Formats: sequence, C-alpha cells, structure tokens
Amino acid sequence: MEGVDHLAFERNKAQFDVDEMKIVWAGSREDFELSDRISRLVASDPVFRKDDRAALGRKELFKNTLRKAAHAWKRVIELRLSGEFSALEPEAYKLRAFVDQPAFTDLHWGMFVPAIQGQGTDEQQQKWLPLAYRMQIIGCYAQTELGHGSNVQGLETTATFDPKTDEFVIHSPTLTSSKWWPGGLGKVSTHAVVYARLIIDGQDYGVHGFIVQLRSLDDHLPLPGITIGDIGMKFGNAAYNTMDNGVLTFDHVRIPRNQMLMRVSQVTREGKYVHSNVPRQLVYGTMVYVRQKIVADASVALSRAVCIATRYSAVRRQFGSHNGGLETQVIDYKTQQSRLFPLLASAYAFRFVGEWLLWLYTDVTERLKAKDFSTLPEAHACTAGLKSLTTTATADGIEECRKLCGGHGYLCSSGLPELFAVYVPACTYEGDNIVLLLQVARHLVKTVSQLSTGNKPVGTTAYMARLEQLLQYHSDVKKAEDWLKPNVVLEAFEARAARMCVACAQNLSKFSNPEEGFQELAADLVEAAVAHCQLIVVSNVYALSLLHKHLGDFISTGCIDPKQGSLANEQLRNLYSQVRPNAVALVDAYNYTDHYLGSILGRYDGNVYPKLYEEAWKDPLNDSIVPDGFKEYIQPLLKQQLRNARL
Ligand SMILES: CCCCC/C=C\C/C=C\C/C=C\C=C\C(=O)SCCNC(=O)CCNC(=O)[C@H](O)C(C)(C)COP(=O)(O)OP(=O)(O)OC[C@H]1O[C@@H](n2cnc3c(N)ncnc32)[C@H](O)[C@@H]1OP(=O)(O)O
Ligand SMILES: Cc1cc2nc3c(=O)[nH]c(=O)nc-3n(C[C@H](O)[C@H](O)[C@H](O)COP(=O)(O)OP(=O)(O)OC[C@H]3O[C@@H](n4cnc5c(N)ncnc54)[C@H](O)[C@@H]3O)c2cc1C
Repeated sequence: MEGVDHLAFERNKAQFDVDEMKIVWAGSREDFELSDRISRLVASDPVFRKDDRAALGRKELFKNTLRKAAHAWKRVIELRLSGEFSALEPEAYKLRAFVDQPAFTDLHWGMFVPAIQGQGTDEQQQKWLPLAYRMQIIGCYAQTELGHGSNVQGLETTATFDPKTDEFVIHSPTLTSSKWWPGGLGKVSTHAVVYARLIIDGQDYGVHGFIVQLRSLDDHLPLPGITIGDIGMKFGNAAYNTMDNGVLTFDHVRIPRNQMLMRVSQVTREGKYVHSNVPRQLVYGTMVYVRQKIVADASVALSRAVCIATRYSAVRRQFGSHNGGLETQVIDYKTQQSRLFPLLASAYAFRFVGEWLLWLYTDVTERLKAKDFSTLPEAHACTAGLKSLTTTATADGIEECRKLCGGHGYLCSSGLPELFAVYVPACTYEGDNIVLLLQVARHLVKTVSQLSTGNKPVGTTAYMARLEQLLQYHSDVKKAEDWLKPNVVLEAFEARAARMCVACAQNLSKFSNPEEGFQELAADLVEAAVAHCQLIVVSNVYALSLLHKHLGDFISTGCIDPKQGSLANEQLRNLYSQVRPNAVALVDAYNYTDHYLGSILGRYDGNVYPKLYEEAWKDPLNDSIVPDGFKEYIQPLLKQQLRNARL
C-alpha cells in the first residue's frame, strides 16, 4: 500500500534517537543539512533518474552519463553551490556523489586537478587550474599502461627533452606502453596528466608527470600523433560502463618544457635536471589523496548495501508460522544476524576511520607545506593499508548483502548487483589491494627492525614500543562480559599484530638476501599487514566479530586460549540481540533517499512485494506478450515436436 510505513513497527523498537544518530553519521548538523538538501534536490530532478539504466545499451548509457554530468554542472552554477566556479566545494562534491553515476568528472575533479595542485609549480597552477575549475579543459590521469599498472617505476612511455626546441617529445615506444585504463580518457578528456620516463641526453631520470593536450578544443578530434579510444565493456551491465576508460598512444608528440609538473623536480632551459630537496615519492601524492577518499567512500558503499539488506530482512518472512500466523522475519534468525550485523558495524567503523584518515591526511599535507616530511611514510602506509582493508571488506560485504536478500537480491531492481559491479574494481584501482598491503608490510618490518636501534615508533605503530609487554601478553578474559571492555579487545589486537610482525621479521632475518626473503614470505607479510590495519579500525561489535573470524591468529600467537575464544563468541551473540531492535533505525540514520539507494528491497516504506511485481512489468522483454523471435525460433521447434509426436 502506497503511503503506509510497513517498517513502522521496527522503527518503534529503536532505543536511541535516530535524528541524533543522523548527525553523528553525517559528521555535524551542518553536514547533515547539506547532504539532506542536496540528496533531495537530486532525487526530485527527472534528469537524474536512474531506475532505467540497467536496460540501456552502452552508447545510450554513455550519452545519458554526459547529459547528467552537463546537467549537474549547470545546477552547480545556477544554484551557486560553490562560491567560485569550482566543483571542489563540498556542495558540488555531494551533488556528484548523489547523482551516483561514475563519469569523467570524477577523474577531472578527483585526480587531474589534484595532480596539478600537488605537483605543479605556483606558475603552472595559475595557468592550468582556472581553466580546469571552469571546465574549459577536461582532464584525466594517465598513468597505467597496458603492460604496467602496479609497477609504476616500470612505465615505458618516454618524455625526451629536445634542447633545440625547448620541448619534450612524448612517445609510446611499444604496444605495452600504450596508456590503458584512465577514466575519462576514451571519449571526453581534452587534456591528461601523463606519467612518462624523463629522458635527458640519453639519461633516464625515472617517472614524472606531464600535462599533455589530447584533443582539439574546437572539434574534439585527437591532436596529431595521438591515437585514442575506449578500452571496451567492463564487468556488469550499467555499473562502471558509464565511464570511458581509455587507450592512448603517442607518436612523437611535442609539448613545451613548462608542461612538465615541476614542483618536485625541474628541467632547466639548458636541459639540466634539478631535484628539489623533497622525497621523490611526492610524485605519488595524487594516489595518496585518492586512497584517502576511497576509504571515506567505502563506508558509503557498504552502508548502502547494509541498509538494503537490513530493511529487506525485516520485511522478508520465512518459516516458523504457527496456526496460520505470520512467519518469522528473517532478521530474527541468528545466522542472518551474525552475517548482517558485523557489516552494519563495519559501515559505522569505516565511517569513523575515514574521518580519522582525513585528519591524518590534512596533517601530513600541512607538514609537507612546512617541508616536514617525517610523517610521509606513516601517511602512505595508513592510506594504502586502509584503502586495501576497507575496499576488500566492502566489496565482500556488498556480495554478502546480496546473498542475505536471497533470490530477490539477484534482481537488478534490488540495486545490489550494480552496486557490487560498480564497487568491486576499488579493490584494484588506486593500487591493487595485495600490492598495497605489501607496502604496509615493508613499513612494519622496517619499524620492527629499527626498534633495536632505539628508534621510537610513532603514530599507528606506537604500540610496537611496548613490544616486550605485548610478547608476554596473554588475555585475562574470564567471562563473556570481559570482552566488552575496549582495552581488553585492543590489547588482544595489539598483541596479535605485534607477534605476527615480529614473526615475519624473524623469518626474514634468516634470508641472506632480504628481497628474496620478502618475496618468499609475502603471504605471511600480507596477513601481518591486515592484522595491523584491523587494529586501526577496531571497535566493539566489529572487533569481536573480527576476533571470531580470525580466531586462528589469536590462538596460534598465544594471545588468547580457545576458552576465551568461545567467550568472545558468546558475547557476540549477546551483542547481536542488543543490536536487533535497533537495526532498522541504525540504517535509517544514513538518511539515504530511495533515489540514492536505487533498491526496491531497501525502500524506506518497506513496501517491497507490490513494487517488485510492478517493476517486473516494466522490463523491455514484457513490452510484447509474445517475444520477438517467436516465429523464427520457437514456433518451428514446436511444430517440429508436433510432427514428431504424430509420427
Ligand atoms: C571524486 C574524487 C575521487 C573520489 C575517489 C573515489 C573513488 C575513486 C573513483 C574511481 C577510481 C578511478 C580512478 C582510478 C585511478 C587509478 O587507478 S590511477 C593509478 C593508480 N596506480 C597505482 O595505485 C599504482 C600502485 N603502485 C604504486 O603505488 C607503486 O608503484 C608502489 C608503491 C607499489 C611501489 O613503488 P616504488 O616506487 O617501486 O616503490 P618501492 O616499493 O621501492 O618504495 C620506495 C619507497 O617509496 C615509498 N612510497 C611508495 N609509495 C609512496 C607514496 N604514495 N607516498 C609516500 N611514499 C611512498 C615506499 O614506502 C618506499 O619507502 P622506503 O624507501 O621503504 O622508505
Ligand atoms: C575501473 C578502473 C579504473 C581505473 N582508472 C585508472 C585511471 O584513471 N588512471 C590510471 O592511470 N589507471 C587506472 N586504472 C588502473 C589501475 O590503477 C591498475 O589496474 C591497478 O593499479 C592495478 O595494476 P595492474 O592492472 O597492473 O595489476 P597487476 O599488477 O598486473 O596485478 C595482477 C595480479 O598480480 C598481483 N601482483 C602484482 N604485483 C605484485 C607483487 N609485487 N607482489 C605480489 N603480487 C603482485 C596482484 O595482486 C594481482 O593479483 C583503473 C583500473 C580500473 C580497474
């Protein structure tokens, strides 16, 4: 029934103030009001409708994306969502987020602009940023190649300095050096920040960023020497196919010398390479920025899936009917709770860890401005590790939510297949998750090895300073409630991470060649890195379900014994019972509109069955009662069978 809240009985059970929790989730009252206003604005605008997108072909889908991006930009300007002509302001960022359709603009604002801001000189910023802010040029981030993505130092594209003309010659020497994947490149971008090996007088100075114009600003045709196109359909139907991930090759394309991004190092008119007194890793700065954004984004994607699965689990009933009464809500099954509630808790935990990471990132940025590079390794390890941890958990969590919704979760109208398809590449882009965990492992091993030299570990590795104590530690948990004390949980996680790191460091020391040891022990190193990253995010329910999931680690490292493991599980069951009456209210606190959720199963009013039934009839296959192709392919078969039957 329209207008009836089928979930009201669930909402009445809540033991906390949902409106207050909405503010906690949003970050502040101001943020809440902003999100609320912008999400409603998007939901009520017919251009931003998205319920029809699963049935669109690639070309229509792409054109629809262009239309939405252009309309979003128009709205930003009309509503003066940002003071300047810039879409970097929170309002404009939120508008793009609620439009919920990946587009070239994500890369323009999310990578092209930050690359120039972070790696361009003041002069370069003054020249390029106003053009980019007004979208008079549209840029992308062209780093990955057909042959190399993870190994940035292995990129093959060259930028050779020509002192005669004061230019760089950008060239793709091999097929594998073709740029491959950059979003927005395939059909839209007029410019790119291209990463290429700097060659001066035959000497290779490694990978640097260059601003290169790709297409004419008049007719949008590729400039001479440039070959460009889309790399083809990707996983899922609509999902990430709204994006024109592209291929690009250069045939001796010339650009002026001042288009090398020169904040970190410079090439003079005479062809002299000058490296500023800053770490070369600052060339990777844009990736650090985006990894931090991706962590913040993980809680959004996971919370959407959890919201759908929680509301639907309260609506869906199976078994347990007595004397013709109602069947049991599937959310009341302990198995459903043990799969769903840790994800609900994870969404909240990732929301808070995202805030913390933003603080860390802001802090390191301020320090870099003051030429203090001391916290850069910690910022790199935290952004890389948490990007890996949160995206893996979110991608797995979305898929689990699909299963939690049974068969109906497999329908596109549940919103879950598309959410998964659009999200899962987050485990790969901005750094493959395993490659990133290996970076964390290097940081941890280095930290352990420096302890003997008296180096005091700082930041998230500070617990290693108590190594002796952590190596002696054995949990003193005696009853299930002991697991409710944050310190008890935290110490167990610290001891587990410390012991796994120390074990890796000890095993590494047995190798005469450390690099060989690192390769050989990579799987253990990744597990130690995961343990360290989990330590960063632990909080009550979440921590206990993780402890239960990784019980083997905790027991094998001697941090807890099997009895204490069972007590943790007992406590977990108690906590699920406490979460149960609050579950629907906890997902209401995300304040998502039905437009943004894009899911019949997750509708706010819980009116699932009539709407699912209605939606089915909208499928293009139901446009005709007898399908196209009946006469050619089905009727002859039927007639054939009839003839055979008569024989
Ligand atoms: C709308 C706004 C955006 C919103 C965001 C939301 C969603 C995103 C949406 C869509 C995504 C779309 C786009 C995706 C884009 C891309 O994918 S761009 C391409 C990204 N590519 C990668 O991430 C490549 C991964 N590889 C690397 O980062 C490096 O090659 C790797 C770190 C693996 C190795 O580098 P290498 O130079 O070979 O280093 P070493 O292992 O030898 O390390 C040398 C030292 O440098 C330190 N280090 C490495 N990286 C960094 C860094 N980024 N910052 C600081 N320091 C770094 C490393 O720790 C070593 O230090 P020590 O020498 O040990 O002290
Ligand atoms: C949707 C999407 C959008 C993207 N957008 C952009 C963009 O805008 N701009 C851009 O430049 N790039 C972009 N990329 C590329 C992306 O950054 C790379 O795909 C990513 O960095 C992974 O690199 P790769 O593809 O080379 O994977 P590979 O490194 O080839 O990974 C293959 C396998 O090898 C393993 N592996 C690799 N190295 C190691 C190692 N040292 N030790 C152990 N295992 C290892 C990995 O774990 C993985 O299992 C995008 C990719 C996707 C999927």
